[in-house]
Formats: sequence, C-alpha cells, structure tokens
Amino acid sequence: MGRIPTAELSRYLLYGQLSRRGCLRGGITRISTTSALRQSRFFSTQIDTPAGAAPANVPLTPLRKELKEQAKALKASGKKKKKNSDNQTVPGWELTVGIEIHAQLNTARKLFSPAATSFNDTPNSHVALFDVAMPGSQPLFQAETLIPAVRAALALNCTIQPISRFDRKHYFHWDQPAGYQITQYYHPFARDGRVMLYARDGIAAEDGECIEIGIRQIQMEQDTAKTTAVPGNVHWLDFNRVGVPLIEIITLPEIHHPATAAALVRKVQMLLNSVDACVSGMETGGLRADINVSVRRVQDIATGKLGTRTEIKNLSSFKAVEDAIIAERDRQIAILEAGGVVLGETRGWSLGNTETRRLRGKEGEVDYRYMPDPDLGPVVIGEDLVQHLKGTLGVLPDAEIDELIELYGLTTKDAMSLIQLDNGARIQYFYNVLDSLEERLRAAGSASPNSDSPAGQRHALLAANWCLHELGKLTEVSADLGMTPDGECNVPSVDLAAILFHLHRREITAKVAKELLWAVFRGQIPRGKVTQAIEADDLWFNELSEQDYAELADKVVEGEDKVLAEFLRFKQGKIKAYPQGKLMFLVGKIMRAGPEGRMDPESAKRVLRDRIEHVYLPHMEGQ
Ligand SMILES: Nc1ncnc2c1ncn2[C@@H]1O[C@H](COP(=O)(O)OP(=O)(O)OP(=O)(O)O)[C@@H](O)[C@H]1O
Ligand SMILES: [Mg+2]
Ligand SMILES: [Mg+2]
Repeated sequence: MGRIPTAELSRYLLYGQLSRRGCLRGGITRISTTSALRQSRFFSTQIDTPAGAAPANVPLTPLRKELKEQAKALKASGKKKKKNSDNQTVPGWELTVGIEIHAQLNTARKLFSPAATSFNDTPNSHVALFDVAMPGSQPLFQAETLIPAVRAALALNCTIQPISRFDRKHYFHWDQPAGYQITQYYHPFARDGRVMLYARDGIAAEDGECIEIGIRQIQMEQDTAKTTAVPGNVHWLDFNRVGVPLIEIITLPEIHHPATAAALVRKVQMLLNSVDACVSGMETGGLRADINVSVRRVQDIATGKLGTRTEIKNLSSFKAVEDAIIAERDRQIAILEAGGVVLGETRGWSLGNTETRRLRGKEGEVDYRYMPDPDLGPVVIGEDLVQHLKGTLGVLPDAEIDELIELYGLTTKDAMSLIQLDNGARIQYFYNVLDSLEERLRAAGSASPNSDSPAGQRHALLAANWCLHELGKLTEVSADLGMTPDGECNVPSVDLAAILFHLHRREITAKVAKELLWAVFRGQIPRGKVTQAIEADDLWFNELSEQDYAELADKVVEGEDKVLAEFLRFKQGKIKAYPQGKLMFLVGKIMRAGPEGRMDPESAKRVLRDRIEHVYLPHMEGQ
C-alpha cells in the first residue's frame, strides 16, 4: 500500500510545467555546513550591536554545555525544575494560545520568480532579479506553488477560496529587500479548517481523549533571506531563501494547555508531510511557529474577553513551543498578580531559556500599511482543481496510524514513530519493504503473504519492527541513513526485504539477519545480492531436529526438580500464573547447552513445553 505519488499531480497544472518530478524537490533539505568557499558568497552586513556583545544568533557556548550549566546552577540553588507535564495549569487562571505556523512549501520554484528553491546549494546562487527587488523587476506568480498549498489546506480541513488576493505588508528588515512582504492576510486562499488532536498526539491530560482546534485561515506568502550571525557583529545573508513560498497557518485562540500547543504544531507538521506539501520539518528549519499567549482570571471567562496577547516569534522546536508558553504564562500572571498590566509585545525565546525577552512593541495592522499589490492579479482556484487534489490526497496520518495498529498489530507508539520518522519517508520505506517482501513470499508460494488478512500480520509486523528498531540501531552509529522522500535509503528496501524473507521462513537466524543488515548498510553486500551472500558464507539455518531439542531438554532438566515442581503446582491449580520465568530459565539452559547457530529459542521453548506437559509432569504425578 503506497501513497498516491505526487508525480501524478504534475499533469494537472493551470499553467507552466514542473521542472522536476511531481511537485517534489528531490532529496530532503539539509542545512548546509559553511565552507570557506560558501562564506565568500554570502552578502554580509555589519550590525550595530554594543561592542563585545554576542551577535543574536550565535551560540558561543555549545547548547548542551549551556543546559548542563543551567541544570547545575538549578541544583546548587536547591530548586527543582518542574516537569512540564505537572505544569499545564495554574489555579485561578486560564491560559489561551493561538499559533501561527510558517511552513516552506514543497515546490521547485519560488513564489514569484522561476528561481529554484534550493537551500543547500552555494549561497546566493538561486536569486532572480525580482527576489532582490531590482528596480523594474516584477512578480511572476508560479502556479505550481498552488498544488502543495491546496493539498496542505485540504489536509487541515479548510475551505478553499475560489478567489484570493495578494497584499503588500510593509516592514523594514535587511532580510527583505523590497521593504515589504507579499502575503494574503485579507483574502487568504483557505479558511475555516480544523485539526483533531488525540491523546496519542501528546495533548495535555486536561484536554481528555480528543480536542478539536480551529484553523482561522491559511495564506500564501514569501519567505525572507536567511541570516547567519558570525562573530565580530557580522551577519551573512543568503538570498536563496528569499521569495521561497510559505504558507502561514493561523489557528483560532482555542488552545489552553502548553502540551496541547506543542502537539498541535507536531500534528500540523505530520499532516503537511503526509500530503507532501512540505518536505522539511522543524528540525531542518522548514517549519517555524509564532505563539500568541494571553491569560485571564477564571472568573473573567464568562465575559468572553481574552487577555492582552504577547507574541513569541520564530520557535523552531516542539519543546521550545511548550517551554516558551509556560514561561510567558507565568510572567504574565506574575505581572497581573502584582497589579500591573500586560503590554502587547513581540518577544523572543532561545533554547534552554527560562524567560521570554522583549524584542519590540507588537505591530498592529496599521503599522504594516497593508495595500493590494498592484503587480499581481487575483488567484483563481477552480473547483475542478480542488476536486482533483482532494481525490489524490491519499491516506491521512490518523487513518494510517489506525490501520498500522489494527491491520499489522503495531503498538500506538511504534505506529506514530514509523509515521513521523525522516519527515514521513520512513513509513514509505516500510511500504516499499513490505511490497517487496510480499512479492517474494507470493513467488515462493508461502501461505497468506497478504497483509490484509490477519494471518498475514506476522510478516508485516516483522517488517515494521525492522524498519523501526533495527534500522534505528544503524542510526546510533551513523547519523544518516540517506533516506529519500520516496522511501529509499542506504539499505535498499529490496535487500531488507530479502533478509526478512529468509528470516520469516526461518531459513536464517535473527542473529545472522542482523549481521546481514549491517553488511548491506556498510556496502559489503552489493545491491540485490543478499541471498548469494548467505549462500557464499553458508549462513543458512541448519536447525536441530525435534529429537535433538528433546534430548537437550531432557539433559538440562536433570537436577531441576524444584523448578519442575512449580509447573506441577500450576497444573494442580495451586498457583494462578504460568511459571513463564522458570520456562525461560530452562530455555536459556538449552540454548547454552546446544550447538551455536543451529538453534532457535522459539523451537526450544515449544519442545520444552511439550515435554513438561506430556513427559515430566505425568512422570512426577506417577511417583
Ligand atoms: N488574546 C489572545 N490570546 C491568545 N492568542 C490570541 C489572542 N488574540 C489572538 N490570538 C491569536 O493570535 C494570532 C494572530 O495572528 P495573525 O496572523 O492574525 O496576526 P498578527 O500576529 O498580528 O500578524 P503577524 O504576526 O503575522 O504580523 C492567531 O493565532 C490568534 O488565534
Ligand atoms: Mg500572522
Ligand atoms: Mg503573529
């Protein structure tokens, strides 16, 4: 069961053509490491910060060290850090949060220029004249950007607006050459959506099993240039990012607990990934959240009036969302309890902090001097396009998680991990492995290779466990599996399927299967040659016969009368629970007594149970 390939969509464009397959940019975006060569390509700007002050974004102390030092200081002060899960409410107060999520769309080109959207290339190498606001240059709306945008909006249950319009929102910053951002605040392309959050998504216990959060609107807009601060009060600018299409997703102020806010951002990321609307998540800077926080006294809830909000911009991790909300809530409550007033402000937060800090007064709509962009006509989205995109949306994560749990027998935790890992590519990898494994099982005439039937669950569960846990062990030594959005990695799916095929049919042991996985990962076994490698090194499982297992079992139970007596007590109903621990103790003894590489603990257990029931216990009872 694969997803509907986004490539399908390239055939359905209003104008223009996609330069790459589907609306997918190949590969997952990785943050570039700055080489000397790359550095020379940056635009650089001298920033007026006080002498000796560290530039804003440069962590001079490594984060881990900073956190360690903070923990030490906290310990020395005798205060214990509150666990977030204990910190969801403050008696007498209600917290309200609304979130704005900015997500980079998965397109090959920018919003208003045909320049490529590539982030790991040489800085300032994908910049059209319009992107840097050269006089005389004009915006050229790239219709292809609508495809991931509309898919995202549909995944968030929004109503697509047939006509939307672009406005100019003015503010000055070095990362925005035109002095304004083109955005859709007043006439967005999508409105009135909602996201369902369940307990398994990590919402606060206070929100119960399930909560629905409304999405007010989604608008398309331009990203800004990327700023990298370096020592010496210098900031480098990379205009590759300027003009990259973003969607801004604005929720209603309906969130009342910090953990639920983090869960909302995580869920939105998962939904956007699942429809390929975005390929890079928070970890890689493709998704950023601004949180709006206010508090009011419980007795004021009836008035229907919310407290004054402050906004914390640019949070780039789920933990930061939760921590910053807690810190800001507590700051506002302290001000109000002391008789003060909360000022509408834009505030900042850095990882590892315990307090938000003021950046500036909150700009209002008047400050932005919104005006229609005279160079851009309205965007018209036809109902036929919406219907086509709806029909090709594929399975959404909640349905997919339910299916993984019900059909394949995964635990909720494993199903969620499989869906979320590698920005959604790990689950695609699992499907590729499963398809290939089922093809092999069918060709070999194995019974019930169809994972839709309950009997087929065993091989699907095996594949899922390996895609998650055994592959996970590889990443403990190598940070990168090289996973691509279409679900391929350094361990080709066909090769993992070949290993699992032999393991499932008990033709190799789990130990050999693990060794083979490592050999494929290290490139020691060429692609498609797993079976040959087993043959060449004679790694086939030459299992002991039933008779051999029985003889070994007879040998190890000698002198274990006390252990056997437990099984008798169970049989006679003197104890309730089957003595599983004792059974495994004896299995361990059998495994140690027999020849290495020729035994399977499952077979040993089966034969031993059988002997206990039919030979040893009747013998003891007869004595
Ligand atoms: N009193 C409040 N408490 C908490 N959240 C609020 C409150 N009032 C509004 N919000 C939330 O603040 C957000 C406002 O976002 P919106 O993009 O409309 O305006 P903005 O923050 O002024 O604009 P921008 O930051 O894009 O310049 C929404 O998510 C909304 O739900
Ligand atoms: Mg906004
Ligand atoms: Mg805002």
